[in-house]
Amino acid sequence: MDQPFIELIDIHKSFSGNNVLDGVNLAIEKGLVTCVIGKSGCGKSVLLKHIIGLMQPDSGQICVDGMPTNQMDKAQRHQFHRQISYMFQDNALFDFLTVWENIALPLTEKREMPMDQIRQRVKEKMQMLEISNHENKYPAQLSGGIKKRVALARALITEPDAVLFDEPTSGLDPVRRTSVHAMISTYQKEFGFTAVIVSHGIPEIFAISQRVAMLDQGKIIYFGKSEGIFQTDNEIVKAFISGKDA
Ligand SMILES: Nc1ncnc2c1ncn2[C@@H]1O[C@H](COP(=O)(O)OP(=O)(O)OP(=O)(O)O)[C@@H](O)[C@H]1O
Repeated sequence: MDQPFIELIDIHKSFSGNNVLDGVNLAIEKGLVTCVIGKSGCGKSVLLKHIIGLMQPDSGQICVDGMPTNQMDKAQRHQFHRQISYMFQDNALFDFLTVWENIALPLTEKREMPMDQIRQRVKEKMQMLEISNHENKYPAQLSGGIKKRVALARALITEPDAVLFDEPTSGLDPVRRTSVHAMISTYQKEFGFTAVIVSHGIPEIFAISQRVAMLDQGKIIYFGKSEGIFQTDNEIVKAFISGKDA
């Protein structure tokens, strides 16, 4: 394997004696889609929050292109976090902002890009995701599926190298789930960003992922090509993916 883009090495994290991550090792390869599966409450969101820097490990290291984040200076860390976007489980759209304002927010809050360029980028992303006719609406006026597209447009607006998705299809019916997966897959191929997707959508998530990692009892107990997971001998993984122990 080439140098991973993001590597988690022996990550430990506990909350008041609850060992959520208990020696996690995981290599995220550039340009691929890696999905993270595991039982509810096993620590998948905590793992994503470590990658994006919203949480710090008790011990262990996170490396980006081989460089440990705890050895980066402020500017390097800032640069790394600018390369990554995060799409939250609940979309995290601001109710008091319009669709346009929500999508533009990561650019307008930094005040680094001229307004006409921001307008152009937002227009492109809205066209791409077919939400242009919703630009002046507020989140409360949108269906669940459109909200997901707005959240995806916002995650893509900075044209990031990596996008982390925390259950991007939660709360959607099976038809909309498939369409959000297809949308992520289409844009991932088009832009080539590295994707990490936490999902309960088994087995459909495997169709858009090249790698699968399963977290259990604080450790990655399976990591490999998604097509290989059905051949695993690991009884915990087998029971989980067959829905016997979800
Ligand atoms: N900030 C926090 N403080 C204390 N405990 C936390 C915190 N964040 C997460 N936890 C605990 O860590 C554990 C893992 O939570 P996490 O949200 O990562 O699970 P998950 O695998 O994403 O679950 P789900 O699939 O249900 O979304 C839970 O027991 C949760 O209560």
